[in-house]
Amino acid sequence: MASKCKSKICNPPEQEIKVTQGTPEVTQGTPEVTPEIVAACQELVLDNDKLQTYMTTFLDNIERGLKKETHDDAVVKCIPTYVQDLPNGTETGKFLALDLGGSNFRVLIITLDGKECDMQSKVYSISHEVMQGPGEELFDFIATCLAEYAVEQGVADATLPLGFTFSFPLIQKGLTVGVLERWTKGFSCEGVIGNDVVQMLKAAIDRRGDVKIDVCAVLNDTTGTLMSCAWKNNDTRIGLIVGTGTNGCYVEKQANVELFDEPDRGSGNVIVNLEWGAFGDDGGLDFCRVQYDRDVDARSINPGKQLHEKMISGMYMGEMVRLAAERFTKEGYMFGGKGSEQLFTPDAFETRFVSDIEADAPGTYNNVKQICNDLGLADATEQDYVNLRYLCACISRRAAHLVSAGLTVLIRKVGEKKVAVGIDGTVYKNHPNFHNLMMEKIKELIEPEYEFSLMLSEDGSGRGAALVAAVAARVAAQG
Ligand SMILES: Nc1ncnc2c1ncn2[C@@H]1O[C@H](COP(=O)(O)OP(=O)(O)OP(=O)(O)O)[C@@H](O)[C@H]1O
Repeated sequence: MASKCKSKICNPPEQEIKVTQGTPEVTQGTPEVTPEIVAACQELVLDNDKLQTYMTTFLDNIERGLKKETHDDAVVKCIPTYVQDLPNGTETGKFLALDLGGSNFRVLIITLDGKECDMQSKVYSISHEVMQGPGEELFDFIATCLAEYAVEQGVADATLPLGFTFSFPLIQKGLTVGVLERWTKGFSCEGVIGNDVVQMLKAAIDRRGDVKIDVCAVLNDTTGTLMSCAWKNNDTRIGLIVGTGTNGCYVEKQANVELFDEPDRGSGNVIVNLEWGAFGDDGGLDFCRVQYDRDVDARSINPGKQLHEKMISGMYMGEMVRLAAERFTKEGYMFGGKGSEQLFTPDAFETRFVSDIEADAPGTYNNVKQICNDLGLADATEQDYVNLRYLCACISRRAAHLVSAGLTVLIRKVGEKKVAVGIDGTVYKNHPNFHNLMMEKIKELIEPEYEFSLMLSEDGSGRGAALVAAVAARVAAQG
C-alpha cells in the first residue's frame, strides 16, 4: 500500500494553501496535495447550493422550535431565556458568577460600574470522575469551589447576587428556573436530567451552610456572550459559541415565541436560546454528513445527538482530522502508509493542532513538523505536511461555513439592517482563519442591504452572567 504514496517534493520559496474559495488550493510550484486526497475530500466542501439547503432546513427547524404545536418534536428547541432586556450601560454593583459548561469551571466576582467592569476569577478543572459521576457530587464540587473563593475574597457573608452560567440544554421556566434537558460535551452526571439546576445548586450551598448567596439568574454562555457584547455594542442581537460545543441565541419578538409565558416588561423581545447543537438529530443534516461524522458520533457518549455540534466544535474537530489522516494513511497516501500508534489512537490529535498547523506561515512547516514528531511521525515528508494541512483546512473550513450559514439565517431573522454578532469560544478565538472564513462566507450568502459585524465577546460567561443579574435588578427596580 505504501507504494501509493505520492511524494512530489519541491522547495518553493513561497507556499500557500488558500482556504477562502471552494476547495483549498495550493499555489503553483509547491508540493501539491495528493490528488486522491483532494478528490476524496470533495465531500467536505459545502458549496452554496448545499448551504442553501442547510439554511432552508435550519429556518424551518427554528420555526418548529418556536411554535407550541411543533415544539415538542422539534430538534432545534428555541428555548425562551426569560431575558427580555439588553444592558444599557447603567448597570452597577458587585456580582458573583459561576461558569460551568465545558472543560473548566470558574467562579468570578464582577464589579460593574457603568462602562467599567472589573473581574476577578479562579478556574477549577473538572475531573472525568466528576463529569460522569453522580449529579449531587458535581453540585457539591461547585458549591465547594464557590465557598472557598467567596471566603478567599472576603464576600462569604455579603449575600451577593449570583448569575449561574450553565451551558447545557436547559428548559427555562423563569430567570431562576432551569431544568436540564440532556447533557452534552462529555458530561453525563446521573440524577440531573429533569431537575432544576438552580435548586440543585442551592441545595449544595445549603448542605455546606458557610456562604450566603442569592442565585438570581441561570443562563447559558450563548446568552452571556450576547449580553456581554450588547453591553459594548448596541447593535448586538445574536450570540454564538464555538468552543468545546457550539450554540447560538438571538433576540426574537415575544409574539413569535409561543412558549414564552411571562408578561412583556416593555421591550417586546426575549432572547431565544436555539440549542442549535442538536440541529440534524432528526436526519436534517444527513445530506452533508460524511463517514468521519458518523464515526465520531458512534464513538461519542451521546450517539445520534448533537450532530450539528459534532460537525463544528472543538470537542470533535481534531478527532475528525485524525480520522481522515488515519484513513489516508491506511489507504497508503500519507505517512508512508504506516502512520504511528498515536495517529491511530482516538482523540490523540487535539483541536489546537488544527489551529497550529494552519497557522504555519506559507512555505513553512514548523508547527506541523513539531506536531508530527510528537505524534510519532518523525519520518513525515513535506508532502505529508501539505496533505495534513489540507485535511485541517477542509474540516475547519466546513465548520466555519456551517456556522456562517446558520448566522445568515439569524441575521435575516432579526430583520434589522445593522446587526452585531457577539462570539466566544476557543475555536473562534484561536483558529487563524475562522473569523475571516465566516466574514467572507456570510457576505457571499446574505443580501447586501444587511450590515453585519462579528465581534469577539470577551468573557460572556462571566460578565454576561453578571449583566443578566444586573439588568434583572435594574428592570425590577424600575417596577
Ligand atoms: N488553539 C486552539 N484552536 C482551536 N481549538 C482549540 C484550541 N485550543 C483549545 N481548543 C479547543 O477548544 C475547546 C475549548 O473551548 P472553550 O474553552 O471555549 O470551551 P468551553 O468554555 O469549555 O465550552 P463551551 O464554550 O463550548 O461552552 C476544546 O474543545 C479544545 O479542544
